Amino acid sequence: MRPEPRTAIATVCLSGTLEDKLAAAAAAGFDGVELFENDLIVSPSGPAEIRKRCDDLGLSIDLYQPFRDFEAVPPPLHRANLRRAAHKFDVMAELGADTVLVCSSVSPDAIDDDELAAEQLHTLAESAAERGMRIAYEALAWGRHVSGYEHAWRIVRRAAHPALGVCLDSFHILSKGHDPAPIRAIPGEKVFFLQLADAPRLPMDVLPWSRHHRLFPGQGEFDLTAFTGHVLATGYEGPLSLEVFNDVYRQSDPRPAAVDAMRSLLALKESLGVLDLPPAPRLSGHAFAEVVGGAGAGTGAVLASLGFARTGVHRSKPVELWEQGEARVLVNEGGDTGGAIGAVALASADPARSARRAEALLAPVLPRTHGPREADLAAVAAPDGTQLFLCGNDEWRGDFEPTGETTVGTGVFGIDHVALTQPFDHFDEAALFYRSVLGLAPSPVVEFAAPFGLVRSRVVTAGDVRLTLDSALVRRGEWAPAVPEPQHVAFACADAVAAAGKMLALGAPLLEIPGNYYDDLAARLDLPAERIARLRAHSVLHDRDEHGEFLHFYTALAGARVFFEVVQRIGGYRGFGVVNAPVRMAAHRARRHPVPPGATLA
Ligand SMILES: O=C(O)c1ccc(O)c(O)c1
Ligand SMILES: [Mg+2]
Repeated sequence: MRPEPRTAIATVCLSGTLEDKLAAAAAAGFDGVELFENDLIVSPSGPAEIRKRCDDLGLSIDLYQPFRDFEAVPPPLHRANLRRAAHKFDVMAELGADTVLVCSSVSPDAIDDDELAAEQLHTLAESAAERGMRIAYEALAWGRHVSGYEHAWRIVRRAAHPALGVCLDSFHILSKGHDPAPIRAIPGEKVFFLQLADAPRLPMDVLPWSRHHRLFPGQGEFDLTAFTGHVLATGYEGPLSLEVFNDVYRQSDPRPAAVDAMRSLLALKESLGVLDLPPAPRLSGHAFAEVVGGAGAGTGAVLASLGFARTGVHRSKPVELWEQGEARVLVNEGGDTGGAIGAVALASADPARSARRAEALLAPVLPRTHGPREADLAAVAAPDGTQLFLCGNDEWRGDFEPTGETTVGTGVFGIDHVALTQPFDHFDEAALFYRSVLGLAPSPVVEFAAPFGLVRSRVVTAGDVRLTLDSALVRRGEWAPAVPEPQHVAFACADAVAAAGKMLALGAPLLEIPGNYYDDLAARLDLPAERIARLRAHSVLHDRDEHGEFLHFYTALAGARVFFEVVQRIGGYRGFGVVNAPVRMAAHRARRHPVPPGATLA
């Protein structure tokens, strides 16, 4: 195995003052930082004090940046630029930083002349070398004349100075669709710095894309493993350094953000084969979902009306076990959520290894209070606070005193998926968390228009484990419902229309779907009229993909933030009926705030 590279993070990735950022980076285990000039300028501490602070925290200052608009300018401007640089070198000397990033010029004063650019960079490198410093030249994707790394490398080669090398930034290279493979032809000692950022593929201008939408590796759509592999193949021995300009992270608590950032590098190193982590064990399904604070909200009664039996009561806690087939829901009276999904338990082929991997990837391990007879389940906190239990199939059952209660049931045979509505600020973090920690594969991100705003949606799956992560893009004003979008547990059945009929007979509070929906369905799809009539009569929704069909229906809220869904997958359908989510949201709203006929909305 190759040596494990050092890690660094640019201060621009994190929110707060420089002091906040350094503390967060150190606490998350980074070896060094890229110090952004603006963070230095606003700090009450002088460069020497910042150096001391970094020393105390065990952080090196691996890069000072950015130095802009230097190369290929007329002589008077060149002289002024060298004077400007001399001041920066003074600051760097005090900081103990030996490498400065010079990004390609965006200035209208710059001339399209590689010879001149090389000559001026040579002069700059010479004055850096006199101070024992180095220049890392980076092609900004929107540079005026230099916007590709191969061009930057040609200039660096032409300048031929030992104190001049390139800075490779994955965003600038991959956002332009440039092939990263030729990086391998650059000698490793001429790669002075490596900056890593992922991003979603967005059809927009590179500059705003870069300044707002960069993500940590593994959160976006770039192949950072291949990219970084090319760079390491050169013999590059510097740090893997994160440089992520992102609107959410700029406003988030820097401490968990730095942990999230570090998790992205741990996962990247694993994928590069330079770090060994306990491999993610196979997950075979949902062992149970737990609704917390649901007793007063009548969660148990709703489950009873869906054909579930209360099969057990916990030996030491106010928790009931409700079951039908392999679908298991714990209803926990504790907590003050008024009913929300507090925990999801996933059946792991090796729960202890799942827990070791989670810990190695910095997932917060939760303390478990358990009595003498209670199973010691490994639990970690997901980014939104949901507890994730990693368990074998049955060891947790011993915690419950069997009640002997049974029902004939309604055809539910298991949990199909759990919908964990995400706070928007945790959306990208969550996908990386589930992928790296649990080995779940994220689907592409889709967006749909819902009554109270646009919703971004993605699914993470492995075998029969399916979690959907939906998130409202922005939350503004007083109009949208004050409660966060509710979460839900979706149960699998083999005949949705039959199940709905049985559940209605048991008094289940199923959500009524408006007639407009079925009229539209008839217009959109070539379904037999009597089939649509049956769906309409039972308020069952319909979707199809290239693999099959999907029938599903919902309950009203069964707690402040939770409801249930029943789904039938036909012929290998892979989706989740996202197209119907807006109908469901409006129907939930109508149920909570019925508008009498003839009344106007207040
Ligand atoms: O957005 C910028 O200006 C900017 C500055 C420095 C960098 O290293 C970079 O990648 C982008
Ligand atoms: Mg950069």
